[in-house]
Amino acid sequence: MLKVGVIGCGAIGREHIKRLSGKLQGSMVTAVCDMYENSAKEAAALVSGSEVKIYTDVQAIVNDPNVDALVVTSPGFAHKEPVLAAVKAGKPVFCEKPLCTTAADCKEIVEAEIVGGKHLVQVGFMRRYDKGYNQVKDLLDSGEFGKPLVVKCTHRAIEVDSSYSTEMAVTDTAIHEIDCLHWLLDDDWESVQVIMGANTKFAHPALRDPQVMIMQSKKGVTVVLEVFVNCKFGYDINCEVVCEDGVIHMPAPSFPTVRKAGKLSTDIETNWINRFIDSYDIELQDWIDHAVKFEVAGPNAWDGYIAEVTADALVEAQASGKIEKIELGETPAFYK
Ligand SMILES: NC(=O)C1=CN([C@@H]2O[C@H](COP(=O)(O)OP(=O)(O)OC[C@H]3O[C@@H](n4cnc5c(N)ncnc54)[C@H](O)[C@@H]3O)[C@@H](O)[C@H]2O)C=CC1
Ligand SMILES: O=C1[C@@H](O)[C@H](O)[C@@H](O)[C@H](O)[C@H]1O
Repeated sequence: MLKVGVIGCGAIGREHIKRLSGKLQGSMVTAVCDMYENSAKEAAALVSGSEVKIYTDVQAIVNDPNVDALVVTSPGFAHKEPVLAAVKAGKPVFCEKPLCTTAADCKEIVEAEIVGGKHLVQVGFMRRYDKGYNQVKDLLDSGEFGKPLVVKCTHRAIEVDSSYSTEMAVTDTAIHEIDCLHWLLDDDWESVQVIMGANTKFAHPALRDPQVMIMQSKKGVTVVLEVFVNCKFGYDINCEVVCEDGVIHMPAPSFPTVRKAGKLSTDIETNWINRFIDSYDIELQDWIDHAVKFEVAGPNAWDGYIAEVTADALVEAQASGKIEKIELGETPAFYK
C-alpha cells in the first residue's frame, strides 16, 4: 500500500485525495499539507477510516516516515520546493502541471533527479491518458491518414478570476496542449507565436483574452490553438488533425441530444473535473502502480522541462509579438 502525502488542498488536491483514498487501488492518504491549516483539515476530513496527519510545512510532510510518496497540488509557482524536497528525500512525487512556471526551475528538478540517480518525478499531463486523444493517436500512428499537416485546437473555459494573468494562458492553460500535442504528433516544437486581437468584455482589465497561439513543429506541422478562458458557455476542449489523407476530429464524452419546447439541443461540458475524470483516474493509478517500484511510466521531469522551455518562449512571444525559436538541447541519457 503506497502511503501518500498530498501538498496543496484546493480544488484538484481534494479531487486527488478522494481518488487516492477511496477509488484507486494500492494507495492511501496518510498526510496532507496546505499553507492554510483549515484547508488541510477540511481536506483530511475527506478521508474516512484512517488517521491523516495535518501539516502546514512542506519539508515536514516530506520527512514524515509514514509518507512513502508525495502528490503536489499547490499552484504552479509553488511546485519547485516540494518536488525538490521529495527528490532529495528519494521519494516518488506526482506533481500537477506545470512542473514549475519557468524552464530554469524545471531544470533544477531535472538536475536533482539525475544526481539522485532514481526516476521519481511524474508530471500531471493527464491528457496523455485521455481516451479521445489516444484514439486520435492510434489513427495517426496507423499511417492511414498520412502525414499530419495542421492541428486546430480550442482550450476554452467558462471564466477565470482576477488572480489569472495573461501569462497563465500559457503556463496554466496552453501547457496542456504544449505537452499533449508533442506526444500526439511524436514531434518537438520549433517556434511559437502569439496573436492577441480583440479582447472579450468579460476579461478582467489586466487580462488579454482570447489569445491565439501558433506553434510550428520540427517536422513542419502547424498548430493553431485558441485559448479563451472567459468564453462563458462551457469547458470546450477540441482537437482536429488535418492530414494528407484525411482529417481526424477528437471525440469527447458526449451528452444526449434532446427535442423539447421547440428546440433540438445538446448540453456541453462545463467543468474540467468531469471532462477529464477518467484520465485523472487512469493517470494516478498508473502513477501508484509504478511509484511502488520506483519507476515512472508517464510524463517525466524532462517532459515537464521541455514543456516549460516552450512555455517560456510563448510568454516571450506574448510580449514581443514575434515568432520565437525553441532551443531544447540534448535529451540527457537518463531520460532516453
Ligand atoms: N491537470 C489538470 O487538469 C488540472 C491541474 N491543476 C493544477 O493543479 C494545481 C492546483 O490547482 P487548483 O487546485 O486549481 O488550485 P487551488 O488554488 O484551488 O488550490 C491550491 C491549494 O494550494 C495551497 N497552497 C498554496 N501555496 C502553497 C504552498 N506553498 N504550500 C502548500 N500549500 C499551498 C492553497 O492554499 C490551496 O489550498 C495547479 O498547478 C494547477 O495548474 C488544476 C486543475 C486541473
Ligand atoms: O489544468 C487545468 C486547470 O488548471 C484550468 O483551470 C483548466 O482550465 C484546465 O483546462 C484544467 O485542465
